[in-house]
Amino acid sequence: MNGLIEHTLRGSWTPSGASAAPLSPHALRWLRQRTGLAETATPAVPVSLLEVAESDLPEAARAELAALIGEQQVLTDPAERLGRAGGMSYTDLMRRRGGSRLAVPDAVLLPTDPDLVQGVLKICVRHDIAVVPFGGGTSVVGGVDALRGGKTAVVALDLARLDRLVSLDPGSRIAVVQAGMRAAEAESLLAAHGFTLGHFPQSYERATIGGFAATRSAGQASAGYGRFEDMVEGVRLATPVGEWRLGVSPASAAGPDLRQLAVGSEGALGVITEVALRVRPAPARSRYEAFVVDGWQSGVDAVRALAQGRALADVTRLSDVDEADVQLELSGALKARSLKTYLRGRGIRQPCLLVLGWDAASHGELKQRRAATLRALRGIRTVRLGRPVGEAWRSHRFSGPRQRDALLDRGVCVETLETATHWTDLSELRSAVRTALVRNLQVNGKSPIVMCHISHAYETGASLYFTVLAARDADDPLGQWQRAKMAASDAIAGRGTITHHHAVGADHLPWLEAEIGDVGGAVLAAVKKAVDPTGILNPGKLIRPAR
Ligand SMILES: Cc1cc2nc3c(=O)[nH]c(=O)nc-3n(C[C@H](O)[C@H](O)[C@H](O)COP(=O)(O)OP(=O)(O)OC[C@H]3O[C@@H](n4cnc5c(N)ncnc54)[C@H](O)[C@@H]3O)c2cc1C
Repeated sequence: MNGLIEHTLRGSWTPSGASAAPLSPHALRWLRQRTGLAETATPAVPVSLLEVAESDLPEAARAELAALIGEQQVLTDPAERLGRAGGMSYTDLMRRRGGSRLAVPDAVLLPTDPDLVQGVLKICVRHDIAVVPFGGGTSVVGGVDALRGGKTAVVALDLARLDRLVSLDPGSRIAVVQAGMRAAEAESLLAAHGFTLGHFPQSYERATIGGFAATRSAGQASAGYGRFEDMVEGVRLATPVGEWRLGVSPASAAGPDLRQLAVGSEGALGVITEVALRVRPAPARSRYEAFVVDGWQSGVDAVRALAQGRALADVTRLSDVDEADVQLELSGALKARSLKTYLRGRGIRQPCLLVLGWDAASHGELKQRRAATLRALRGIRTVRLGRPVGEAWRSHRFSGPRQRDALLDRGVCVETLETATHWTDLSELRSAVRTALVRNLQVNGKSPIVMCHISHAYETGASLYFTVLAARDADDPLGQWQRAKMAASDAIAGRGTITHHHAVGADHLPWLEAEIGDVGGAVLAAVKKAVDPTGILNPGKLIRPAR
């Protein structure tokens, strides 16, 4: 059982907020000097001080919903509704810090089984109520914004109570899991049976299996275990026109793979209630190591060599010089200084960090795989930092969101965006996005820090993941980021994907057709019409309203 997440505390990643990963005095000084950050504290606003309009849920609908799923599973009090108002992007968090009004759902529904989800949709169709499927609420693209889309009211359909392991077939290596189960919970249940899913996004502690499927998520070990869509054997979906079950065999030639319509459907085509997952034996051994390469292009060449030589480690992550620098400076002045001196001594001018992590069934397999990776890197000059740095990366790999809380409290504009493109265009696209971000995030003539890493690599190309740290524009914090995001998205459109793994949501919708074409947009709209004729499901996300 998940135990419900305390959504009422969603101004920060954990209830302890900024104190979960406080910034050291050195890190703060360094940030001020680099970005022009002012010496202000901007702590989170208690939810009790945020304004919430009365619920518009019609009483007749509320009574029917309560009769179906239980009085306790229909929540209309402001704290619960606020807790499901939006996701976890910088914009969402700033709104929760009083930056502007939040779109708050009129009620939160917590059905406890898939048939009840189907029943909820029926009632919502009848009363013309918009339904926003809500998993862990970690969307960073406006995927769970409570948009009403012209309907009478809008409810957050929180899947937290669909949290069971339905079945496990060790012979076929398939686990059927209810959609609301959180990743960490799924991993520990699977581990008890000797299996792993191998899906470790940075949002691992909060995000859910249904959310991963709905967004085509990619975890940090995607090079070894694949993206989430590779892990989906089947899905069970509640739609306004009836239940839809997909995936009866490992592969099929029965027309297009309709499972892939459910995967990535972002709550706009149905509510995923169960996912049949392809699981793997839990690794008996694993090893993480770090290397330094000199300069971004050299790092790109290294990762490409690994991808094209089929020698990728399960975790393969290249940080550019800015990201490597920030990681060092935030971890302490002494460490930063001595490592930089050491690397200079080894002739490294532009240190970029390459973290490699392998999982294996035995010591022998681990040795073999590591040797294959290192062989493929032979033509590239690397300096080995060894296991302590690699293992330190692994042990802090979920701490980014905690650090973000501390940065937000100190007045930093901190946000991420991502894309992917082919190897030949990768460095040019990185420069274009960097330029757009730097230009649009300057405050008082001081440039932001724009960092980039590759964490998902393929034979034909790789992802680019940007993180920015800028002094917050106190007069227009939301506008500051929105302008930068728009400029970066314009730079990406037509040259790479608008999103490699964060999904489309509301935020990327204006750029979707540049990627999938008008015909693609029309196909999505037609599928929506077929499964959701009155358009109650997650309005304003993924699919444009009919024009
Ligand atoms: C700090 C941080 C780090 C992140 N790191 C990563 C990362 O490494 N990799 C990555 O891929 N993403 C990452 N994300 C983005 C986010 O975690 C993913 O998109 C994740 O898949 C969302 O899961 P969730 O359960 O929180 O879904 P939610 O945020 O609740 O929902 C996301 C979308 O899916 C829909 N949805 C949710 N559940 C269902 C369901 N059962 N049926 C139908 N639709 C549903 C929602 O309506 C919404 O459109 C990160 C986000 C944050 C805040």
